[in-house]
Order: sequence, then C-alpha cells, then structure tokens
Amino acid sequence: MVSGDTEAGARAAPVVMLEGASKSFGALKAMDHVDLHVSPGESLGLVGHNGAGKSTLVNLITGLFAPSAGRVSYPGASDHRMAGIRAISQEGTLCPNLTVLENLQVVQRDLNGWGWRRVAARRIRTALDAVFPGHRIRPDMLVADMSLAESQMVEIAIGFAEGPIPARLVVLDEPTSSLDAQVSAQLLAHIRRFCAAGGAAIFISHMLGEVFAVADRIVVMRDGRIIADRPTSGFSRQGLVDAMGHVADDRNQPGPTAQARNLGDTVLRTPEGIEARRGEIVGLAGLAGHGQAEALARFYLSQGSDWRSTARPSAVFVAGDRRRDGVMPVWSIRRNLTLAALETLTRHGLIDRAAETAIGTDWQKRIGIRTPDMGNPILSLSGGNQQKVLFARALATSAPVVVMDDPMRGVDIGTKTEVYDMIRHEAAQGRTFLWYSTEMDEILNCDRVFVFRDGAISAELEGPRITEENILAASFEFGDAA
Ligand SMILES: Nc1ncnc2c1ncn2[C@@H]1O[C@H](COP(=O)(O)OP(=O)(O)OP(=O)(O)O)[C@@H](O)[C@H]1O
Repeated sequence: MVSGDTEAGARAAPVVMLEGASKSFGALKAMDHVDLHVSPGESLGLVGHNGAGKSTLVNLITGLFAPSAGRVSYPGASDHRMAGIRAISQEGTLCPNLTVLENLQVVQRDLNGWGWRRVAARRIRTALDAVFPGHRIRPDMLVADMSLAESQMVEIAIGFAEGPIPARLVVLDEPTSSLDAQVSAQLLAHIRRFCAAGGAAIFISHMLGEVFAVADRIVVMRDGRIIADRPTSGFSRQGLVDAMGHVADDRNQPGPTAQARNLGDTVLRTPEGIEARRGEIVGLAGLAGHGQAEALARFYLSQGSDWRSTARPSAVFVAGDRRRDGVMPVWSIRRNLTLAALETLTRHGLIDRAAETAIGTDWQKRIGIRTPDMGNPILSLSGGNQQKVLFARALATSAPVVVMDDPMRGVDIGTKTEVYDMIRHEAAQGRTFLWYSTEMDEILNCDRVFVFRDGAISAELEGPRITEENILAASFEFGDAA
C-alpha cells in the first residue's frame, strides 16, 4: 500500500486520495473505511466479487457520491474534473439519440460556438485511432445505430480524448465486457502506453487475465473493504481468487464442461443456418458486431415469445445490454426476476404473491443475489447482481430454448462457475441454449459453434473441431473453414 505519509516527496503527488472513506445506503455499508492513493504512472487493477463495492468506490472518486464518512481529495485540484479524472462506466452513459460528436460535446464543455464539430471530430478520431487502430466508427454515427461493442469503444475513446482538461486518471469499469479479444488487447496496450507516459488508470474487471496483463498494482475489495493492495507481482492467480473470497476449487475452470452426450432432434433452425438440437449448447462466435446479436434477436422475435403472455413461452432471452433490453428499472428485484415466469404464477388471472416470493427467495439463494431484500428496487443492485437476476428470470421459466446475448457481462468468476454448471445441468434435462459470447473460453466449451463474419455464418464447428485456431481463422477474412 502507498504510505500514508504524503510528505515523502519521492513520488509525484497522488491524483486522488481516499482517507477512511465510507459510503452507506441506508443500513447497507457499500464501502467501509477505504484508504487509497493513486499516483501518476500507476496502473491499478481493482477486483472483487459482485457487490464488493468497486463501482461505489469509483462513484466516490468521480464525485457522483459524497462519502458518508472520511475524505476524498484531489491534491492540487478543486474537484475530480479539474484533477483530470475521467470515468468510463460499466453501464454506458452515451445518449443513444445523439451522434458520437454530440456525445463528446456533452462532456467537453469547451466544444461550442462556430467550428466546434471540426474540433470535436479531430479529438474523437485521434482518440479512436490511438486506442482502436483499424476501427470503423465515424464521428457522425448515431449511437442508437451502433452495436454495443462500438458504443463501448466510443465511450472509452472519449475517456482518453484530448479535452479542455487533459486526462490524468482514467477509471475503466468492466471496459472489455462487450469487446472481442482483438479489440480488448488493443485497449490493454493503450492503457499501458498511457500509464508509461505518466497517466494513471484504474482498471476494474472480473477477467483476471486482463488485470494481470494491464495492472502493476492490484487492489482487492471484499464486502466494502480493501483487503489487499500490493504490486501485481505479489499475487498468483489462485491467490487473487482466494482473496476475493470465492470458493477456490478445481471447478474454477472457465466455461461449462462439454460432455459427449446423445443429443435429441433438431429443435430450431434459423434463416442464417443456425441449427440446434434438443439439449445442445450452441455458441455463436466471431468478432463482435458481425451479426450474431441480430441473428439471436431475429430468432427470438420469430418465436413470438412475449413475457406479458401467460402462454408457455417457447424461448426466453437473456439480454447482454441489460439497460436497454433487460432490466425494468421501476420494478423490484423480485418482480424483475419472476416476470418471465408469470405463466406459473398466475391463478385465476391474479399473480400468486406467495409463489412469487418463493421463486424470488429460491433464486436469490441459488444464484447468490446480494441484497438484504428482494423487494428493493432493481437499480439498488450492483451491475453483476442485476445480470444474475436476468439469468434467473430466464432459467425460472419452463421455456425449452434459452437465447443468451453475451450474458456473463460483469458477472464475477465465482458466480460464472455456478452459472456454467446450471447451464450444463439444464441442457442435460433437455433445454437448448443459443449463446452468443465474446469470451473464447465460453465458446470453446459449447457443443457446437457457428462462427459469424460480415453478417453470415463462415464456419460451423463441432466436437474436436471447436478450437481457438479454427474459430479465429473463420472470424477473419483469411479463414475458409466452412
Ligand atoms: N443506489 C444504491 N442504493 C442501494 N444500494 C446500493 C446502491 N448502489 C450500490 N448499492 C449496494 O452497494 C453494494 C456495492 O455495490 P457496487 O455496485 O459498488 O458493487 P461492485 O463491486 O461494483 O459490483 P459488480 O462487480 O457487480 O459491479 C451492493 O451491495 C449494492 O447492492
């Protein structure tokens, strides 16, 4: 840990200092006596289970919340903005009905008057080219027309863009969650360059491999406290998993384990050529934005499934973009969880409250939703816990087909392992999963994989042919493994 003795002088002054900072929401202590300094040149990895307090810490650093106790300060600057602190949020903050340029204007206050578009276009292009060389994003694109990955890339580029106050500390909360491996690697390389040039970064992720690749210091949070803060070289992967408080056993392998099984008849066929049999876990792979999400959405909509209908749905959907397609913000956690299972909860046209509560409590335990009360608003949950609710919503139905659009975004590794087991178990009972993932490990463990390129299927792989090499070859133009 950086010494509390700020007179040391050998290092540059920290960009931000938290001293005994706490934050409570009612009776819940989301952050408890946190001490943390971040100095120029440092690349800090911040890890912890879902609900550990990472986003709360970021919200204190970026001035969104005031601490309930303790202090947050910015040596040499009056506030986080003047200190050059930029945050890239997990949930995405871009306005969908504005263009990329207009979104930059929202956060950069000097962009006004005649010619602002030219200045803005130069800033955003320079940032995009620096972070994501080869990207295909234009400054006049409407955010609503972009894929989730593209809008995440824009959000990141805005974080690093030149502006009235230069970026000195960039905080990235789960920045790679909808980026594919290639684009994620570009970002990690950029963060390292930024810190080598004297910038500082806080990188929050459940992808521990990325944390090890980018951070020179790792801070572990657990139940609102910092329980470890050391140079990266002082952690092993298993040590880190243990520190986070996950059950560390040999089940911590990535992805559901593929098993040789007798699969049933074909239960679905899409116009693109995706086929799935009963009990099969089918992965959709390829670089992000090559038509996978659209294929899923088309299939799902063609089923005529509707969560408002009390008929038995034939397919349920687990959204990746939870803010747009998943979470009903005005409803409780419990109602968000049970809304797709209304067919089992309705008696004589009325919702059976006792049954609803029982399902809520059952899934809270099974999937570990961290909340004191399932009747609380869904937005009081941490991002990863909201995602768990969307999972539970789908699995709590009796739908034979589960369509998942990169559903593990923001879910911690302990929970992932449990969800993988659940998916395997459900598949063994005859459920079919159609799963788009940006994580190679998840794809490698599917029973069958369709690789997408430029909106069409470029390869179908099964069994031993599901390898990283085959998937990458089919993802890029040089691949022809059809
Ligand atoms: N606005 C709020 N109202 C009530 N409780 C909240 C609110 N925001 C966060 N919390 C609670 O504070 C705790 C810490 O949440 P936080 O979002 O900081 O976790 P996190 O470590 O970022 O989790 P994740 O990995 O899932 O993003 C959680 O128990 C959460 O439910």
